[in-house]
Amino acid sequence: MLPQASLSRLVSRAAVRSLRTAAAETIPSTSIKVLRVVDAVRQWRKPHMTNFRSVGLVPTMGALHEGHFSLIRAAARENHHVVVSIYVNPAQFGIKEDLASYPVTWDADVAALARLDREFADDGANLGRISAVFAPSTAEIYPSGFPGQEIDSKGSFVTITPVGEVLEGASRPTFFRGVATICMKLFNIVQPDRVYFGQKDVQQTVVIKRMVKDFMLPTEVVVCPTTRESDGLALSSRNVYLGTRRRHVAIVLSKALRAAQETYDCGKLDRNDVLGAANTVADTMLQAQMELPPNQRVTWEVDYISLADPDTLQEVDAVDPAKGAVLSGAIKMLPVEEAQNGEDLGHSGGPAVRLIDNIILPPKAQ
Ligand SMILES: Nc1ncnc2c1ncn2[C@@H]1O[C@H](COP(=O)(O)OP(=O)(O)OP(=O)(O)O)[C@@H](O)[C@H]1O
Ligand SMILES: CC(C)(CO)[C@@H](O)C(=O)[O-]
Ligand code: BAL
Repeated sequence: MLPQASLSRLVSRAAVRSLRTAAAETIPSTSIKVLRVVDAVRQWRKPHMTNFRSVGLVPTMGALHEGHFSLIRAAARENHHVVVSIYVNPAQFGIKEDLASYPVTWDADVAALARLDREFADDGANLGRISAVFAPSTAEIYPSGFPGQEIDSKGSFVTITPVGEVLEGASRPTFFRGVATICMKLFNIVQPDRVYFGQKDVQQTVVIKRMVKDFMLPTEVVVCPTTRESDGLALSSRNVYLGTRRRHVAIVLSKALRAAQETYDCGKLDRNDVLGAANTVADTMLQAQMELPPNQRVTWEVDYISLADPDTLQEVDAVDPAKGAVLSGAIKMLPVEEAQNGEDLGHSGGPAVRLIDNIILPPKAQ
């Protein structure tokens, strides 16, 4: 260890303090480091470059659930060290979106990571363990100042077009600019050998793969299957907004996509046939809700149900059996019209919730 005087010549006192603090913080009863500044991550990362220990990064926005855990498990199987980042990135939220109410559950998140790490310690099939959580502040991540959430914000951004402009990008015009920018930063900070993303956010995986390819980033993108509730609903941090009544009906999207998948499995390739099956399910379920009184029913708006090329996410008129396709959708579950006495409306009073889901239609054997 260098004496204080020599250290201070190299870095400022404030930096020394933050490095020391960062180095000292761990999740209680574990060896998982909590790193909050870029320098601390770089310092942690350096020896693993020279001793050829692989690092897997799982980027998250916290409010961890089994979907995140499946990514972390995959990373621990394949890497000596797993880094989980927890950062709610304001730049990917539109100004009218749910940044202010996005669930933040730090204590539960670190407790879950500690549990998961104990599970890894007892399971010889894993190559590694959770070594660190990277939980930066916005000032740390945007060193020249936060550029803002507006469409015309100026700043250092990564944009991946046109693939980031369709589907989710059409409804959330700043979303993929925010995602690609934060992921580029995280990849540059952590320098992971592998990065882990969930198929639940399929367009995000396509955007990140394209970014890695076009910017020659030295990392492998691993996509893990969507984890679902037993009734088919894709796990999502935003499901906490639903409350009991809307939770039961939120399966409409996964049911609609499954109906479309079955149509494809039965040999249909045409867009009207495949998407027709999904739209029939969504329409029939909405009709059934509209027959209920306002204090019982649930309503939603379909943002899109899409059949797209797996590489470009451009809409297709028919599935190319040699390539397959991506079936995806987004619906906005509207707030309940009339709450019942004492009804559980969900986190933050049960605002409108945008849910997404998708199914990959694999190529057909020729
Ligand atoms: N059900 C799931 N199955 C597999 N991966 C998932 C699932 N849900 C989220 N992930 C993945 O976890 C990573 C972090 O996602 P994030 O923290 O935004 O959680 P989220 O549940 O997707 O939240 P949100 O409600 O904001 O969509 C992403 O790569 C995402 O695709
Ligand atoms: C990849 C990500 C962590 C970037 O903020 C986010 O978009 C998410 O959680 O899917
Ligand atoms: N999992 C996607 C993050 C977002 O919707 O902002």
